[in-house]
Amino acid sequence: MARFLPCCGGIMTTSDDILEVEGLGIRFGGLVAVNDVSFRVARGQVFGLLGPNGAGKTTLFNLIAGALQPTTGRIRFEGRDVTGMKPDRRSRLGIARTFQITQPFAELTVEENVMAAALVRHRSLAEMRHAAGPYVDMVGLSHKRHELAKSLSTGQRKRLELARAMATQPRLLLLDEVTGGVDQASIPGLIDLVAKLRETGVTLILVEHNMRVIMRLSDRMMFLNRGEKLAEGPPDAIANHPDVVNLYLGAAHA
Ligand SMILES: Nc1ncnc2c1ncn2[C@@H]1O[C@H](COP(=O)(O)OP(=O)(O)OP(=O)(O)O)[C@@H](O)[C@H]1O
Repeated sequence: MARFLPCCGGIMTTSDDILEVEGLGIRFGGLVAVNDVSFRVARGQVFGLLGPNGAGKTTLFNLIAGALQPTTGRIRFEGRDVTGMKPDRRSRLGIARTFQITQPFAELTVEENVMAAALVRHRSLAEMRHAAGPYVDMVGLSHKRHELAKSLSTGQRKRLELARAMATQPRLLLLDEVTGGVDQASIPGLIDLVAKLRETGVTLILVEHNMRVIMRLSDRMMFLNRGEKLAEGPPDAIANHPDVVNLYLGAAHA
């Protein structure tokens, strides 16, 4: 079903798929890191991306966010071809991402870090501060608002990373291993937080190695191996797919 959305200074039609990826590929010299990958992500859904180390998950994020340009294929966001667009332009259109290794400004406070991200949408310091507040609260860092980012634990840095991404007011958010590297005790809180983000209406694509976490959060999943898409479907179907069992879950099922 097509509908009209105010976007980018004009009115444009879009389907219910917020993201359409067609035949996407990238080579690094002789290595084909992503090979002819096509998929669509429905607006408002959580789309989980699964695959062993080196499968091409982060590279796919880099392609969608615009940090890398594909060798082949197209990317459409809300019906608009964004292939070739710079990352800052995609950010203004509504695509945000987080990183596996968080990258806050260590010498700025939590609030200042979120204010810096809000710069995408606001110009004055007062506006940025006003915009940042709710995101600091949303991720549960109100009590750390005036602490330097370098003083945060890994779990808290992940929360800050989420606040920074949300402060750009994305409609599509790419989350790279939110629970990666955090202690077991912090994982349930981060899962709840991702579920809370989803309730805001933002569409999420998750890269996550923790099978329990990705199964719990995703509406739909895609399995990549050596840059190729081998399976896509609902979480239960992916968990039982022969390629996923053989190539990813093998050790756990042995
Ligand atoms: N800038 C680059 N230059 C050369 N090779 C690269 C580059 N970025 C990624 N690669 C290679 O592309 C392949 C895919 O890497 P990528 O980081 O996307 O995998 P991944 O699925 O995210 O892995 P992990 O789960 O370990 O993070 C790997 O073989 C990697 O070494």
